Amino acid sequence: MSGLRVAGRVDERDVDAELIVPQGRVLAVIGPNGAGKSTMLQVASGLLLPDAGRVELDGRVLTDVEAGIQVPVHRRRIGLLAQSGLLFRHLSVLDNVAFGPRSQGASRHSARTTALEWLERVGVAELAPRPSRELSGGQAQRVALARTLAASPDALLLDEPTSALDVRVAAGLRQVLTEATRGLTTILVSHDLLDIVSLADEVAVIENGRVVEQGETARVLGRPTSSFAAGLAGVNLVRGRLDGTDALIGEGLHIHGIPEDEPAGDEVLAVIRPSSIVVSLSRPESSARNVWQGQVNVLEPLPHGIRVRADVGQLELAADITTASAAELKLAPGTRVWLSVKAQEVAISGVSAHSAPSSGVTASGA
Ligand SMILES: Nc1ncnc2c1ncn2[C@@H]1O[C@H](COP(=O)(O)OP(=O)(O)OP(=O)(O)O)[C@@H](O)[C@H]1O
Repeated sequence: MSGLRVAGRVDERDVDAELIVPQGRVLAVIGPNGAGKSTMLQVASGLLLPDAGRVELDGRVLTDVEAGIQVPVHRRRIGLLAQSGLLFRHLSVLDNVAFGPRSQGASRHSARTTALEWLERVGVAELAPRPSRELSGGQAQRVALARTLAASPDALLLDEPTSALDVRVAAGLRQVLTEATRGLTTILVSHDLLDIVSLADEVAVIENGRVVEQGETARVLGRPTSSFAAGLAGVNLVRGRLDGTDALIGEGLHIHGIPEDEPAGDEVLAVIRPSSIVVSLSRPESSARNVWQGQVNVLEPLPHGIRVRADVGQLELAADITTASAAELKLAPGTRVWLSVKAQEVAISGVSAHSAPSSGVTASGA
């Protein structure tokens, strides 16, 4: 196959997952802490031999446990950039980046030329003569990226590449990464929504060592079927049974929505954006088909408003309102409220084979 396939079972860590990245695409792997994301990167890079599994890159078998194959890390042609890329502190920036081509047999001159080209591409050519121990975090991360790419890997693994950097520096690196990953088969592990939306073509969600959801980035974040993806995307995800064209939740609570596809089974998911829910103190006289009575559970500040988390039956729904409406409504935990949302604002979809949302009903959050 063309691209990267990483299948691994690591019993001690209760991880058993398979990631497939088509050639030239970027797959983001997301999931809660301890879910197994780094473990899968370790299996891909050859740092960890799984109990069972196989790693294949563009048709080359890099790991095959049954056949006793484990190609060593430096021969896999897979580049790894971690949270804070480690550099050789005693070498200059240029020599750090020239290290890869040099160890692949390039002459000193040609390795340095390649290194300089990469430093230019990541925007830090002027740092070439500097000792690498003098770099700031953001500079060091760009140099580490140049070093990884100068070894001309066939695939790239990015492990939380921007998480150690402050917001502005992270934004600059993200831009460089967008360029660098174009056309390069890449797995990105990140908790950062901006990394994911700007870099990833597809997203896989790992929970408890298993892939529970995978698909195009826009689909996974727009219509998530796992609690984790819903939480990351900041939407309400409600699981129920199909009743006509609506979702039926628990004790007779109907959610009227628009079915997105032909649900295969009875089980469906409704996705509701917090900003599409209207909060009022008395029953609204709108034409919205979903009108529920609830009670404010907690209020959270947002950059441009307030997120109201309210209990509706056994659900907790998040609704985002402006600061002005919050002041007008004088909401507090315990306030009885009405929540309303138009059916057109509710996407109802079937539960696919890859989705196993946790038994709860709602996941939401910034
Ligand atoms: N070196 C190790 N030895 C044994 N168990 C480990 C080791 N590293 C991780 N684990 C365990 O394996 C499981 C998966 O961990 P992993 O680091 O892959 O998760 P993760 O999704 O990358 O988490 P995070 O987002 O916190 O980095 C966890 O239960 C973890 O405690």
